[in-house]
Amino acid sequence: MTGTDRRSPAEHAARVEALVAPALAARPAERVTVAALLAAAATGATLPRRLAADARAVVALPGFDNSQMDGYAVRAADLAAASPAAPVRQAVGPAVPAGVAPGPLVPGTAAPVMTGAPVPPGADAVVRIEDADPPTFGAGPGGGVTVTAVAFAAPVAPGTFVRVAGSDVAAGDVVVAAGTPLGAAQAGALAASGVAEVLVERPPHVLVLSTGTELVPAGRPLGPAQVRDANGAALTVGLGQVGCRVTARVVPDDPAALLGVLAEAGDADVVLTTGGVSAGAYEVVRGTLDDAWFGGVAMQPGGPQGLGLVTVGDARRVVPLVAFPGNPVSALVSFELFLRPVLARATGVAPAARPARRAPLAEPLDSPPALLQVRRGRLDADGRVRLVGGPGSHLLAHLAAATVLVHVPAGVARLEAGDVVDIWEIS
Ligand SMILES: Nc1nc2c(c(=O)[nH]1)N[C@H]1C(S)=C(S)[C@@H](COP(=O)(O)OP(=O)(O)OC[C@H]3O[C@@H](n4cnc5c(N)ncnc54)[C@H](O)[C@@H]3O)O[C@H]1N2
Ligand code: MOO
Repeated sequence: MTGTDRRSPAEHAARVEALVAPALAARPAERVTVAALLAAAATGATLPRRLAADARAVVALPGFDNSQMDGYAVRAADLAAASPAAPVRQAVGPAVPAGVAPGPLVPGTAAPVMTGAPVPPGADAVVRIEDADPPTFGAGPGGGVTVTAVAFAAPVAPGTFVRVAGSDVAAGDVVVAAGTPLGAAQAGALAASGVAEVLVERPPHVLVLSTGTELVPAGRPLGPAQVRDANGAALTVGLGQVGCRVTARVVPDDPAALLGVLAEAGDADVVLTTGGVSAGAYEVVRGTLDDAWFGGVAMQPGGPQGLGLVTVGDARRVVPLVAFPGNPVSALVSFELFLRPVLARATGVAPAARPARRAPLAEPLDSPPALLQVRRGRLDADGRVRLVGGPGSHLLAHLAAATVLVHVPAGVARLEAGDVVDIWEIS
């Protein structure tokens, strides 16, 4: 494969997006109870869901006219003539603590009303306790109301300190709109407005197939020449962080085994394979799923890639196939560049783009000039980028110690210390 017949990374990213995004957009929504969402959140899980349909308030917020302040509920008309020289004196009516439904206000009286308590029918304004004479309810905080008469030295405008029923949302109106990610405020608004069930976007289900006869799943003993499956673990976490459900399997380099796993994966939205795409004699992905495109992308690591459609399950659904190279750093860098953005956009759980900036290198580097090279690094306290390990795509522990991906564009053969590079923050 020469430099000229490779796709650019940007073109491959666009092709992955064009294939995967419509497939994810077509996935059905699911109905869940708000109680189930809260139970999941209480275990420490995030709520990686966007609403698939508007949620409408069952009860208005506020549900009734209530007081914004601790004070007296009054009829504004009763205080129209009040002034410091001629205060209006009123008898104190029954107190209204929060949680109590009051009777109507007797004209010419003032009802002590606490913040959040219903404004009695007939009252149309609240005077703060600080603005009344006396400026206390008598017995002190927690002691109830002992004053029996109160004077007001100023008029009050109708509506003052009254929080009107439905002023946040009316019953039947949209309380959380379709497409909104469910976070703390949304959960509170759903609970307060009496919404018991919502229609949410279903997390994309990604079937991750780590191919390679040498691979051993976690927990099994390691024989000679065998390798533990790193890609299944890495991609399970990476996909989970962008709101996907993952089924991860290790598959030997055996076409029948690969086709068997696909046949059992009827509800996968995307199939993501690692390994088996380069030039060897046992390339199970490339050899078996040969309707897909397999070729080179002008980058290192992550050069060999595959993309196409694959049939899954008995129902013979056709879903996108994204095939990454097997080297663990190649697989994860491929995920960052090609798949993570489209999945993050589809779920809304995380920003599609990693935080990017430019920073000077702390040391020189060499790069294959025909390729985008993605090196691993750390941002030093002095703001310079120090490389972590070499360019080898097997250096997974070095990637685990890195905090940034360093992008060295095609056309660059060498950079010196102090040269400025684009970096993506990955932790
Ligand atoms: N003659 C050529 N050989 C290779 C080329 C090439 O162009 N010509 N490309 C190289 C590049 S670049 C890469 S990247 C790899 C990609 O190969 P495959 O995708 O076919 O991957 P495998 O051969 O199956 O594995 C490569 C390497 O990674 C290890 N591996 C695979 N899966 C896992 C896993 N789940 N966990 C941990 N380690 C894994 C595997 O054991 C191999 O060491 O091809 C180069 N060769
Ligand atoms: O392109 Mo491979 O991914 O360098 O190791």
